[in-house]
Amino acid sequence: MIVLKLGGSVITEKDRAETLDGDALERAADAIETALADDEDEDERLVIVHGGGSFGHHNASEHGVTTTEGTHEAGAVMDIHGAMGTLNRFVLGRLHERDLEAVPVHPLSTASRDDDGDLDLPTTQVRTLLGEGFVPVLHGDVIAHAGTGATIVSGDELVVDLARQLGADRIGLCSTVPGVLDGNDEVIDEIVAFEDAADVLGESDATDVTGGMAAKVRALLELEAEASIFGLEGLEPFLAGENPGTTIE
Ligand SMILES: Nc1ncnc2c1ncn2[C@@H]1O[C@H](COP(=O)(O)OP(=O)(O)OP(=O)(O)O)[C@@H](O)[C@H]1O
Ligand SMILES: C=C(C)CCOP(=O)(O)O
Repeated sequence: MIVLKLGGSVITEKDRAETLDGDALERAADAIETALADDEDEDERLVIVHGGGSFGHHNASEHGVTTTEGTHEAGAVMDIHGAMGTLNRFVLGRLHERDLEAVPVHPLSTASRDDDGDLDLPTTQVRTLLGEGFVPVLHGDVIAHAGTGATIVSGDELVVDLARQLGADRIGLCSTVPGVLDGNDEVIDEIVAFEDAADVLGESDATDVTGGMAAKVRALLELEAEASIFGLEGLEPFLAGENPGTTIE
């Protein structure tokens, strides 16, 4: 089973509000189509999660909503969730054009945080969809948060939680960079401890309320299974079983 995140930074123009990177999304959809077409036994199970990029982070930032700072305004929730829903329809549309049986799972309707901020993400529907041959497509979203109103859940958090609950064999984060970069902009092949890369790990260059690369690495290190962070050129190799970019273990 594979859990794959399509980073918002790769499928959107992250610096321009609500702007899709249509070419990048087409390339990602092509790679996914190829991988599933090569799966002759049709037994590969794939869950896709996408991030926000310029759909969601800008809205969240305007309303002052982060993973810990919440809102009690329905208008803010609708605005952030609406932007993510728009991007989700673009992603689904590109997958449907390739005859992939992709269906949305919206975290706002299923997930929540307790008053410690811990995520509760029900997965029965994801498991059932997978068992029936669908490709569930989740996305970073705004969700109920006990005592805080509603806060952001990042696609990265969803990936980590899904991977743990579903026992994923492979976890891939496709982003706008070819991997985690060192001080000379070279890809770091392997990270086994946060300290290995702490000096070079930063936030996102663009508007991002969920923590950029540092948060990604920290979250992936908590997983038992190994995970890969790679760019668009790494997506097809990753889906074919290779380890492009940076491996986090
Ligand atoms: N050492 C590093 N190596 C690579 N990227 C880094 C590093 N430090 C900070 N970054 C930033 O992290 C960004 C990737 O994180 P970001 O959260 O924007 O990606 P994403 O998950 O693809 O997008 P989104 O969060 O919108 O879904 C890069 O574009 C870069 O700006
Ligand atoms: C609603 C938002 C901002 C989604 C955030 O998801 P991410 O891009 O994976 O961090």
